[in-house]
Amino acid sequence: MTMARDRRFLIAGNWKMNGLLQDGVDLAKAVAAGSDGRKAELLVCPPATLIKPIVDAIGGAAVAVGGQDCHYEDSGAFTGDISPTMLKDLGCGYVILGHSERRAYHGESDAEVKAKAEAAHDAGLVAIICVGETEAQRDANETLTVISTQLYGSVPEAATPDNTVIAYEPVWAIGTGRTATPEQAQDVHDHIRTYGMATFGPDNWDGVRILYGGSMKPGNAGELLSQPDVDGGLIGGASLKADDFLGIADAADSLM
Ligand SMILES: O=C[C@H](O)COP(=O)(O)O
Repeated sequence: MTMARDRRFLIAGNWKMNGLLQDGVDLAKAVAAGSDGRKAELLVCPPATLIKPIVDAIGGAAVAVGGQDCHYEDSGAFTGDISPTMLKDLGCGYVILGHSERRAYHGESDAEVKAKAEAAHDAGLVAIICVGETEAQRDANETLTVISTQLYGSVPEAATPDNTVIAYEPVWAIGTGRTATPEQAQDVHDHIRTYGMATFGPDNWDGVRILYGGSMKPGNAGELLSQPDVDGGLIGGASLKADDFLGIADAADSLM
């Protein structure tokens, strides 16, 4: 499948549980200062506590803001949770859902991720739905089966390029310094697109952006983003340094 550059690169930073108020504002301002004239779309996903000050710090710069999770209900007795409408209300355009850390530490199931994605869509957010295999699953040659199962269970039938992004994050590559080879990433991304087209509709899925996540850095971003079905990155550690994050965006820009 090769219409990758018809799909605009999305360079997304997942800050995870990092950053106090001033750190976050400083980082967001540095990213915003490097956003002028970009071809790639930039997105930062700070902890929920920082969303509002970061939306304010970014101001009119071309950097979108997203949440790292949301509930599948819009309001109610769910202590500690945040609804998609609350994210939208603060100025978010995106929300990451089903990250492997949520699946592992909070027991999130595919069905729960799907319900959250539907709620996100209803609130007008783009859902970034994460999938990925563990090292044991890869070693057992189960990668593509695991990915298909996660997609089938987690992605709403009504997913379109306008409301959904898929992030392929091999669990063994997250925060480990080990990165999927460009070929490994492309194989899975091609599978995601092929599976999505077969399951949810060819018209929709040719345009759905599929991000790679797992130890992406400025030094390896170019070769990963050169793959035809790699449409951007979901970046953890390297998104906490503006120079590294913008260096990945530079690599994307040079390919568009
Ligand atoms: O959401 C981001 C991923 O978990 C990747 O994290 P990482 O870049 O630190 O490996």
